[in-house]
Amino acid sequence: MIETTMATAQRQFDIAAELLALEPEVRDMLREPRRELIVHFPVKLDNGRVRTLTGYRVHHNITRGPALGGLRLQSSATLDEMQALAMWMTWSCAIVQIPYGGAKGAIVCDHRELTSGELERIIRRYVTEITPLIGAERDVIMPDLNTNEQTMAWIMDTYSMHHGYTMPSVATGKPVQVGGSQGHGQGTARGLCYTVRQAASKIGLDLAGARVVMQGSGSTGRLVLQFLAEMGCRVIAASDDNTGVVAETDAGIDVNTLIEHRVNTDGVANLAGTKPISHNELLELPCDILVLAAGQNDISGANAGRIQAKIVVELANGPITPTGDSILANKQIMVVPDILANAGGIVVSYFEWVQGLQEFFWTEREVHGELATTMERAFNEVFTVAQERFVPLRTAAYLLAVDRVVRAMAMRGIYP
Ligand SMILES: NC(=O)c1ccc[n+]([C@@H]2O[C@H](COP(=O)([O-])OP(=O)(O)OC[C@H]3O[C@@H](n4cnc5c(N)ncnc54)[C@H](O)[C@@H]3O)[C@@H](O)[C@H]2O)c1
Repeated sequence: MIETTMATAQRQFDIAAELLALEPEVRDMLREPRRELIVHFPVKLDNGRVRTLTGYRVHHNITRGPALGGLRLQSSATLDEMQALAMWMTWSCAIVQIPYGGAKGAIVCDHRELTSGELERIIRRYVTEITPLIGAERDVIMPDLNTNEQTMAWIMDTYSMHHGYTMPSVATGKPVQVGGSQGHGQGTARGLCYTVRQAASKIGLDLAGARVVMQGSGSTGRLVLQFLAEMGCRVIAASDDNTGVVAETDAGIDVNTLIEHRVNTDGVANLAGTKPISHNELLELPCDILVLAAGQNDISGANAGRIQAKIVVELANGPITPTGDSILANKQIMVVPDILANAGGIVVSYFEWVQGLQEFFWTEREVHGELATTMERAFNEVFTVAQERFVPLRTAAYLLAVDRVVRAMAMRGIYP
């Protein structure tokens, strides 16, 4: 039987709960979302017909502050998946020590079939339907799959129209013209690179000349390549959904040329100075840093034994199976887990929320500086737990996050 996404999230939580020896009633409270709203709403299409769509908004936990979570447009979105994603948001927020709980939302639709006008009406009606749940002090929406800063501007505007005045902090990832933060689009990629820098220092790896293999080369993956190159790393291989390429010489691949080629040709094939390589071969190349920036379950029991990287970093969510994880741990390969590595976007969302509430905006340099401090502190705290408890970073990240939420629950108590 295939496990549902929520069952996977609950299993991960159960492992941490067991190690923390949590009471059964505490586990019961955290295994399920706090609240979930399903809406079915009508929208007028450009051809005059009316279509009824389904949307979800789930809050997993709001003990540490308002919920924060993306809104995605996805025809395969399910409530089960939203529950799991909301739970993972709770843990990510706790790991990076920002005062939020976890949420997630989706509208079930294929955005490619919709005109811009239809999309706008769908977003505005969805926001209207979920208004009882959202707000700067309740639940903050951020971009996710197939949503962007324009979507966030519509969300902010709709919510503000209902209230009669501008309320920027109901959504983050907005355009800077309407209260967005400098550096938001780079938050996830920069945050990940700051964790890589810490990871490298822990194992005595000099980033100058460190060999990087990048699985995937999408919009965030490309930024990661750029920032790692700025830190002195040498990119030796990269891939897209069709193929991989590996540098023909030790000098590696020029990142700007790679990005230009990737964008212009919609792939990495035939990049000058490289030769083709299969997806599996790419993952198994000798290198210092392997960044997983494509899909799920790509490192498993079948290939983990052949991974030769010193550090594996998860930009994608869930790219390593539990069996793959154990094998990498036995090989003493450091894995920087998704809930820590890709939390930079969440952190910059928090910065945008703070700036919006204060109506006081930071420079890009200040945003990057605060992000570096936050991600480095989070990495070091997770690393310390890993050392103290003799567990891999993923387990340590869960222990830290769950413990923080549980302590907050204990301090607040149960109302009434
Ligand atoms: N949780 C977060 O905050 C967060 C933030 C950003 C990205 N991510 C995840 O990280 C991953 C990368 O992000 P992105 O913005 O670059 O995504 P993207 O959608 O822009 O690009 C994904 C890339 O993966 C490639 N790809 C697909 N299957 C592949 C395979 N088998 N082998 C190699 N490449 C393959 C595609 O060609 C594409 O280049 C995605 O899974 C995304 O969901 C998570």
